[in-house]
Amino acid sequence: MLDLCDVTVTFRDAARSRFTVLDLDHLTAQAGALVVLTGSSGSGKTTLMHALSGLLPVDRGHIVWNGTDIAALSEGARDRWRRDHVGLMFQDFHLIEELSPLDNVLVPAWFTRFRAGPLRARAAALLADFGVPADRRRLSDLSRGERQRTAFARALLFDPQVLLADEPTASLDAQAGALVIDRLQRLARDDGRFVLVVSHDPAVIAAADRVLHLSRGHIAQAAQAA
Ligand SMILES: Nc1ncnc2c1ncn2[C@@H]1O[C@H](COP(=O)(O)OP(=O)(O)OP(=O)(O)O)[C@@H](O)[C@H]1O
Repeated sequence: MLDLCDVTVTFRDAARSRFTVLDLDHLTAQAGALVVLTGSSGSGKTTLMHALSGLLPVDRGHIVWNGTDIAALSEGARDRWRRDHVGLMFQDFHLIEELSPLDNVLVPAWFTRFRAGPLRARAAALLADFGVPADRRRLSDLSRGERQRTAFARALLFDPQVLLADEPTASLDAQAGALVIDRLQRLARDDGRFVLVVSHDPAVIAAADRVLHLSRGHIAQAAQAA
């Protein structure tokens, strides 16, 4: 499903010189498995996730999802592709503090032809499934862990084929973390979704079907989890 080839991503430093953050030869991955990406801080995990989602343009290379090379698309076409195929859960959530939890989950509908009304029941069901109190007036009334689960619910609003999640259990206690891990596994194994998760959490790594290790922008190992 994912076929990545010769991908390089560079950024500019303060002196405007380019430095390389990702330099990947080849990576393939299939839907139906929980894939976990690990690596030390600064190794490029979030950058890779953003490149895979089409949020970040690559300097060169191919990122082919089911035959569509998103690296070859214009920015607008990449945005449309992401809207139609990807649920993205950011490390720092990117939620809107002034909106209710329910309205936060419905934010992706703003950018589609779907009206929020018919989606409200799904949004409420997702929040209930994740144990988030949907009746709070504003997101700022929620705990950090509840916000994290709100971000997960939002990523699932359109039942995406591809779920990319950056540290989805980082703010959760063991019980809430276990719930999120269970949902990630079910999405991959039962629903056949492509699920890629950046995580350092030993419980997430133990639950993985496949673990990728990123080191200084290279995939250093690609091992099956036990
Ligand atoms: N927009 C940017 N401009 C310049 N440098 C950047 C930019 N985004 C990321 N970097 C740098 O790229 C490197 C990789 O960053 P990235 O966020 O992908 O790492 P990470 O593995 O996700 O780290 P962490 O585990 O700490 O979240 C870091 O050295 C970071 O400073």
